[in-house]
Amino acid sequence: MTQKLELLPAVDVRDGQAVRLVHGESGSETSYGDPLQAALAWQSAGAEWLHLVDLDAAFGTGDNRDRIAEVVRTMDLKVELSGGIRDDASLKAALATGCTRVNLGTAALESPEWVAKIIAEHGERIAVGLDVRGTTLRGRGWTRDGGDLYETLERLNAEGCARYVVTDINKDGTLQGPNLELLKNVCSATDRPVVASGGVSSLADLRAIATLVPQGVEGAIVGKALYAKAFTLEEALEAVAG
Ligand SMILES: O=C(O)c1ccccc1N[C@@H]1O[C@H](COP(=O)(O)O)[C@@H](O)[C@H]1O
Repeated sequence: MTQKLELLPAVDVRDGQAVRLVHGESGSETSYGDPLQAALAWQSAGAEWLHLVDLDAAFGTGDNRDRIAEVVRTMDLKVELSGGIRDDASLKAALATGCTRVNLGTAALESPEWVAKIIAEHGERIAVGLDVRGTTLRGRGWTRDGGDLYETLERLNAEGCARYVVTDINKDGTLQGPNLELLKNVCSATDRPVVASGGVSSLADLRAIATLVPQGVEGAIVGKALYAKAFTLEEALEAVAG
């Protein structure tokens, strides 16, 4: 039987608030209130996963570590945690929240030896976020180029990276539909599961991503569409139930 597509509602935290950005640009925030309330709402609606991002840590404008740890502690679901996990101290703090896995962005581009080491140590608890514009990776809050997507993917595959979270920055927060070509291309370049991120606007978009499950797409992150009430999480879960 074909796996069903996992859905990961997103809670991105900036300055203590749940926000959504457009193209990941600092200053483009729309605020949606208390992150704990947002996470609890997704849990009540049936979410099995939460994609939780410390945006201040990703941008280097501080952190929301205590708030994030409170969200993970309170939730009774699996959490993929990201933003600012770049060294032993931030990794230790992130893993200690009890999250299911962490998602590394900048570190995978700037600290390849450290990332290879922690992949070997922590296996499934480490995913790498491939945040791309075209085929160029972006780090440091998506403000700096970080090399070629497919070269980096080849290196991470060889190091045993368990999973990739692929974000098309040009689509993120825009409700313009996912980049299915990018997802197919990444799936062709790896045998590891891929989580799709960026652009979901409708139930049809989720069904389109779900057609890529046999090629290796395991999940989809849904952000703006849920907050903008384009559909409910219950409807989304039903749409991908198979
Ligand atoms: O999710 C966003 O909108 C976002 C925008 C700008 C920068 C990062 C963003 N999110 C996620 O943060 C991590 C990267 O953090 P770091 O580079 O490891 O500190 C990654 O999961 C991004 O997708």
